[in-house]
Amino acid sequence: MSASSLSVPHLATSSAGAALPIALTNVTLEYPDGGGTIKALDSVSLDVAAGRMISLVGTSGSGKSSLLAVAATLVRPTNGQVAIDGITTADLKDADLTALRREKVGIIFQQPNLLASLTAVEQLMIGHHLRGKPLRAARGRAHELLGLVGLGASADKRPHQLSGGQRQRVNIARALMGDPRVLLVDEPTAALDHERSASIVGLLRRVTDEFQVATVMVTHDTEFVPLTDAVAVMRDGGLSNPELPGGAIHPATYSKGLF
Ligand SMILES: Nc1ncnc2c1ncn2[C@@H]1O[C@H](COP(=O)(O)OP(=O)(O)OP(=O)(O)O)[C@@H](O)[C@H]1O
Repeated sequence: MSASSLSVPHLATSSAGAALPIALTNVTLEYPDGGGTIKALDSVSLDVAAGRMISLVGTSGSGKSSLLAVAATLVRPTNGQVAIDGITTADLKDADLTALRREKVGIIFQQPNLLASLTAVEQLMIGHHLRGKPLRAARGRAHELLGLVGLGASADKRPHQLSGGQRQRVNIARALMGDPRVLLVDEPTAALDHERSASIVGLLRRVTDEFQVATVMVTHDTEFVPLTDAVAVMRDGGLSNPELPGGAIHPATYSKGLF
């Protein structure tokens, strides 16, 4: 497959000069496979501006998780460039890459992975605590974010006292604690019923707008795609789109199954 790309630019011209929160350029990722290699990503370019949210869809094995892992700087690409908030990552040492990730990237997996013994507010504060940051400010911020995700009254509850949707809300609030520029979200509704799924995707949309983060959401739930600004369809490690050049499909078209 040849190089493929998707660019989701700013809506407002006033912010057009700012560094892009996330920009992948000609990213290729190969995994060793026996004597040879598997190309999980094949020269993919993707950039998403602040305040924009894209859906990343595609069949199993098409490369969605690989793209998310590379964008999260958890995996270094074999070739190509990943820039977070204008900072190119290829030459960064592991420790600097970790620091950049902590500062700029919020990661939300489908399973919230909350610590059973901690209350909701402590789940948000633990990262600050481990990094030796002052807890007083963190506590205030944690309460604020829990309020924002609709859990103001549940700050002292532990995971077993929360519903699946509420746990996912804690997960989202936790990802926002570091004031990230980028939110990478992997199947956030996989474990939820329809109503809760809708409210979680709606929350991610609101958070994208309010915090002006760039959000990439892997999803199988095409129903919620219209809440996002564009759809990137992955196929065989590339962004494929039979209708438009550049990989973008208008969300409304996608949700009607017209692509
Ligand atoms: N750690 C790995 N080692 C070897 N091959 C891998 C590894 N991770 C993924 N792959 C391969 O890379 C390709 C892309 O996988 P990836 O997990 O990114 O796809 P996906 O679209 O996220 O799939 P799913 O929807 O099933 O999660 C697949 O062929 C997969 O088998």
